[in-house]
Amino acid sequence: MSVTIRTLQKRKQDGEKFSVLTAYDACFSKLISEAGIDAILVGDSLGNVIQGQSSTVPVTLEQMAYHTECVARGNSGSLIIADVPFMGAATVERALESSTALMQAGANMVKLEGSAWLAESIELLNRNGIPVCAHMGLTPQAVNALGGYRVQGKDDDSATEMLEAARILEQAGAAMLLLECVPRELSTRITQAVNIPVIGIGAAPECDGQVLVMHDMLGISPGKPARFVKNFMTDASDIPSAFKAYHEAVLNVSFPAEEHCF
Ligand SMILES: Nc1nc(=O)c2c([nH]1)NC[C@@H]1CN(c3ccc(C(=O)N[C@@H](CCC(=O)O)C(=O)O)cc3)CN21
Ligand SMILES: CC(C)C(=O)C(=O)O
Ligand SMILES: [Mg+2]
Repeated sequence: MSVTIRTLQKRKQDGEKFSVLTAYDACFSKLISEAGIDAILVGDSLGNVIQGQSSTVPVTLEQMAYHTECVARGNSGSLIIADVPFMGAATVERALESSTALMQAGANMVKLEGSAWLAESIELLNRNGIPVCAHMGLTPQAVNALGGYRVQGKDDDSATEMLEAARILEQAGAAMLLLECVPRELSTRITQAVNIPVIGIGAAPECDGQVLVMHDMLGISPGKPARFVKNFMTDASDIPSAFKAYHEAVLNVSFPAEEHCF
């Protein structure tokens, strides 16, 4: 049985969690979907882990479409979400163009980084049959504007603004939200405030789903891992077992723990 947006919506209603991992090629896509991971994110983090870039800014739409095709060929039943890359949603027209390319490459949903200002694009995409996940909090494509990879929504004003943006995007027809590096308490409030599924990374165990970059949870990313990363390879005998352990940990809410949150 394939996972659809309705599957994840129902999980939220039933108080059940769901798991998401990134993949960029057919081989890992197959292993991840066979391990029972609910959704695969073709993340623009491929800039970091595949291309060796120091940010996601250089990643192009053509590259995202290529990796989405590869992932779609290997997938067996997980929901495929593809990242719209840097500037791909700068205008409504561009958002439509980028999302068309990713859906035609095999995505089931697109993810756009931004905030309340995405409402117009989301409405139009939704009207044309493209479900959208809105990525809020730390939006890595804006690393140069944010002045680094930092937790977002720490003060009262920015927290209120993020909660309000979540409501606006749900109203505009967003199918899902993703919160990255958002304090646990605010993440919990947002998850409870909306009826659409909320995915967390560096957010809260109270979110409806969790995502990690595959290379991070296998412990093979270069450099110091971010606070929200757990290496699932240390207690696993092989890669498929690490994927299954992650899936179980997300579903039984043992991951993320306090030490992975802000
Ligand atoms: N391998 C990889 N994993 C990722 O999770 C990831 C990428 N690449 N590339 C794109 C973005 C960049 N991301 C990042 C990168 C660094 C931090 C980081 O170092 N965060 C600090 C928070 C500091 C604070 O307290 O404000 C941390 O300590 O975790 C967070 C997200 C998430 N994404
Ligand atoms: C870190 C996740 C949420 C992402 O956007 C990516 O992998 O590109
Ligand atoms: Mg991304």
